[in-house]
Amino acid sequence: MSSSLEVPISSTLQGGYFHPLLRSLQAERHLTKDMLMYPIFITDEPDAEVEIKSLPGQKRWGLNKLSGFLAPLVAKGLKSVILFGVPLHLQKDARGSPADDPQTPVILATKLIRKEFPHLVVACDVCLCEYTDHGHCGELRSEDGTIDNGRSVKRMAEVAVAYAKAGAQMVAPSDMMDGRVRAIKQALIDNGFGNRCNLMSYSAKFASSLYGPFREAAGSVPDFGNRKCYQLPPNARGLAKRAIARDVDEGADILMVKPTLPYLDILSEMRTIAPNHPLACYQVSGEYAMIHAGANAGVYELKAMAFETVDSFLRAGATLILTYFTPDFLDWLDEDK
Ligand SMILES: NCc1[nH]cc(CCC(=O)O)c1CC(=O)O
Ligand SMILES: [Zn+2]
Ligand SMILES: [Zn+2]
Repeated sequence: MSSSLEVPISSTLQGGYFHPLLRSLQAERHLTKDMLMYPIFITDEPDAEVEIKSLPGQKRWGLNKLSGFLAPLVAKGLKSVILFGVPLHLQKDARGSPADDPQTPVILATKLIRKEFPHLVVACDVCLCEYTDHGHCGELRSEDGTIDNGRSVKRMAEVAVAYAKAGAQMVAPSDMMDGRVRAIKQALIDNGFGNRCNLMSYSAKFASSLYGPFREAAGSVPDFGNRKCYQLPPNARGLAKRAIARDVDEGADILMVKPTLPYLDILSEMRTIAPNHPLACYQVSGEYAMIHAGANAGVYELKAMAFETVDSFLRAGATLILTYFTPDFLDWLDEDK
């Protein structure tokens, strides 16, 4: 007999999660170490270990410092990295020649990591902006400075194959040129990498204000103009859905949304458009900087906030999370929450 002061059975909710274990069981999925991919900046100054001011705790790494940096992370359970090149000495030009120069930091780093950490998955970001003298993500038409999509796509495929040859098990085009996924996938197959190199597409990459610290870190601020002609407008839900569907059709193995927190609706819709693909999200440089800034201002505790964001990614459907918090999560996941 229930007294009138008791809650009816149909209204009982919080009665079921009074214990930490019972609260934890409310989640469909929890963050695990294998979901984390760590973005790393590699420079062509071999001994570099240079703090990036706007990305607290992150550095540009030279080749000679890489093993010492990665070894403890691998020991803690790091499973994958994505490499970005920061050429300070290689000569940049209009076609982004240093992107696939045999001496480019990303190629040298890929070879080194594959040799020294055979269980680590190495992804290479594929784009030209870090390597062109004009700082745009593709090649430009000499007449008017607009993007030459055809030439850019060919170039992207060349660069992707060079990274696969160096040992990259994943290439991730972030340039946003039309048709690049099909061109890269075909080039990988034609060069014998069809079953040795995965293609993760930055499918829904928005023209965001949150890339600032990355551009400082990578030295990839465009000389003139901006990236609005090839990155998605923030309000373009339909275009984002079409871009995702197109990349599925063109043969992408993994689909990505970037940035993440302001675009969780797109991530969630991606699950509907592509119910059978792994879904990645990139918690970008500005998101990372923002979380640090808020914590420093006393708005919240860093670790709790970082977990709260990642839990939202998991709820929305992410299966792979690119984040600068990866080293922190490797520690935090070993602690009691
Ligand atoms: N194609 C360049 C590229 N690849 C990854 C990022 C952003 C990553 C970050 O902000 O952490 C960018 C920046 C941009 O498009 O300007
Ligand atoms: Zn780019
Ligand atoms: Zn990129």
